[in-house]
Amino acid sequence: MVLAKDIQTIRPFMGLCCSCLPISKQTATVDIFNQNGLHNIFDLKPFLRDSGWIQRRFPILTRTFQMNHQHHYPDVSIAVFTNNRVLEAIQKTSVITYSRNAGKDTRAIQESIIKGAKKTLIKMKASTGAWILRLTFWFLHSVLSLFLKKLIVHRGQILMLQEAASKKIPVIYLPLHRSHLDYILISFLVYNYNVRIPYVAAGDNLDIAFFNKLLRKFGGFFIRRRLDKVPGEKDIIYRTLLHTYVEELLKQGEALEFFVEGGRSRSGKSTLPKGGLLSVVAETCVKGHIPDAYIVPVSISYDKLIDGNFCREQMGLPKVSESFFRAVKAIINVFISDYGSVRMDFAQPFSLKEFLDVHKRSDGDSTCIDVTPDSPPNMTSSYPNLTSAICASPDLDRGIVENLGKHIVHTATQCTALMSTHLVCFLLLTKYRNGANINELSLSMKILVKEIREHGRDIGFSGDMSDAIHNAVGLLGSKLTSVEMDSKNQNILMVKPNLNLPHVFELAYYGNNVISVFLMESIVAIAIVYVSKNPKTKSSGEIEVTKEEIIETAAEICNILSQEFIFIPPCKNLMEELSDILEKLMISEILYQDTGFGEMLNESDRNWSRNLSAAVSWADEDDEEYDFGYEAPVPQKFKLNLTREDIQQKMKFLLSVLASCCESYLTTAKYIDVSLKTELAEDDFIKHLNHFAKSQARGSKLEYNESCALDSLKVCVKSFSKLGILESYTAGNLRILGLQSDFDTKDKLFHYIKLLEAVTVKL
Ligand SMILES: O=P(O)(O)OC[C@H](O)CO
Repeated sequence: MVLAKDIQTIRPFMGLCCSCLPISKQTATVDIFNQNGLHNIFDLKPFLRDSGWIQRRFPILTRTFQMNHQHHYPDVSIAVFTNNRVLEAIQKTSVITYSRNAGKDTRAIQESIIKGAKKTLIKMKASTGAWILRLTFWFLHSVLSLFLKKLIVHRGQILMLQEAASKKIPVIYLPLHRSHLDYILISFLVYNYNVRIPYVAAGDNLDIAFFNKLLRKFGGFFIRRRLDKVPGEKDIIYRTLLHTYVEELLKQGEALEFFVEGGRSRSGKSTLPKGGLLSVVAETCVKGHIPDAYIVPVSISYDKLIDGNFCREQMGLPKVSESFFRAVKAIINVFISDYGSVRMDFAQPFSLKEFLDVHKRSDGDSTCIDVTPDSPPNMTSSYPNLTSAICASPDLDRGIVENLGKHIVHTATQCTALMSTHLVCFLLLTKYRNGANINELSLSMKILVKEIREHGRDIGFSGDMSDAIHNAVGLLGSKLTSVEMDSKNQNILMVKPNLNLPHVFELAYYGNNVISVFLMESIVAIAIVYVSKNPKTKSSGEIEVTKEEIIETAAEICNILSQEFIFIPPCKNLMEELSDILEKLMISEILYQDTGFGEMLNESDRNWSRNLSAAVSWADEDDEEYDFGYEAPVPQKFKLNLTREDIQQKMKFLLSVLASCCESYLTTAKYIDVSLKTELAEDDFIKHLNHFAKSQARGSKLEYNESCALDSLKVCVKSFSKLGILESYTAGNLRILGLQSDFDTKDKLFHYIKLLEAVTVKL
């Protein structure tokens, strides 16, 4: 491990297993840390060293034929169709259909149901084979290398992946979903390293001419965005087919890939996981159909999104559906634009069995998954929450699957490499909203990179900072940033962000990737400012506070934002983590003890007081009789130290990390207070809220225009429901929303408003 520590100072090794999985963690050997270099997949020179002239003229073709894939990809249709669960579902559906069409021929009904089920399976399943894979690999290599500069992976991570894939158990790839390109990149990459490609669950919105064939040949199978065709009526056959198809693939030892977050992130932040297919995988393991599976969280970082931006949707306009012509148009567009590089990070594979064992022991109060056929349909999400939908094992805890999902998303988020566009947008939105000259920006970027690495996170670019900034600004384009001469110094370039709607949403999309690095510190910083603010003068740092007050407030903020972020892996204790963060912040003297002499404790004072408290500590005394006179220690009081410029800057920075996010919550809270008088459809309420927030932005009444993004506001509404401010219920196909009728709802709302305002306070 000494080696790993040395390397840590150069390039952090991201994605190692959590300490809750000690057996899986052991598989990271020194060899893996030795393989620290990055590899660009498009760089074929290493493979062509011993090749002849003709082979070097056609490098991609040569590489394609060098591959020696011996993997066989089975067709599991017959196993699915003869599975008892599927036969029972057909029988059950026939009975229901017959009871609705009394008098009709039973046999004819059953035959038509069987025919329909076969058609559904054919439409769903992937169809791949050795030769077609080779051809698809050649095609993708040729096309991807035309519009991407580099596709970078970490050799150590690939080594861990190859090791896991060599075992005879399924590998489950779980990437964060950022782009439609995610679907093929993982298969393309693992094929490149001679690893079995996964079967990939794709939404049926991508089942469009030509592209569906390409996806199927590369292991894609299509699942409905909504499991049931008729809302409120469970399509038993479809659910059973999907469940059994996945189960049979796993039984055959096939690799699987799906997106635990559901759709692509619209904000650049990770979203909370859906149980869905994860519960099927977990159940297959719990039931003993497979001995184990390797879980591999994956993160793909794009310099620039290939699918365009989500500005239209963030403005409240409906999503334009995918179609063949739109896809062709997008591809033509791709060839005339620059998309920079892509970095892929694979976290250390961990054993599903180990996770289930460890968490079964520690998670006593989990409840069983509801598999009753009458459980209400999930109306708010366009993604099926399959935990209750297709999983049928009472042996499986809902809590464990939820924890597994959160663990995966947290790990994948923490192993996301940050690209130059992410850092530039983050700095422009947090520190330089009025613009910055290249020198300032380069310096800030250098400091930011150092901090990111100190937090154990890697960056996805190299070289000089000002080159990286030029590259990022070029990729972002003139709609997002403007470059002009600095009015004070005509020799220096100034970069300014476009903060107008809707472009600011795209800037925020890239910038939001950085939030996860500073998230916990930012929460604690907000708590410090809130508790140390004098309500009369409203200025910060005047009140003496205790560590306990800060931690409790920080925990409350985490609760408010619990639908927004996964703060810690579910195996960790939030209070302990917050307290560690506070201790770290205190090392940089953000808080001080007012000695009454207007001085802060210096290092020797602190050592002295530490020694003194250790000397008088009764904790080590053997004699229990002393405990009779024991009095709980009086909590120490601290003040926020804003006299030092560097501390002020640090606090400002930490507050700015979550400022736009908190403004979304603030706007929502104020709108609920003013406008929610009667019950109304949730969709309508969100539409009105988005309209209100946009008008506030246009009237320059918002500090952060990006806070009015539709996606952010939707999460806020969800959060206020969870917090007990709003209540919602389903009526027919509609989700109805209203204010909770409790007597203290308004008081709670005002309390949240005050708390959220802490981030906008002037230091
Ligand atoms: O982000 P969405 O909602 O367009 O869905 C993306 C999924 O990849 C569709 O399968």
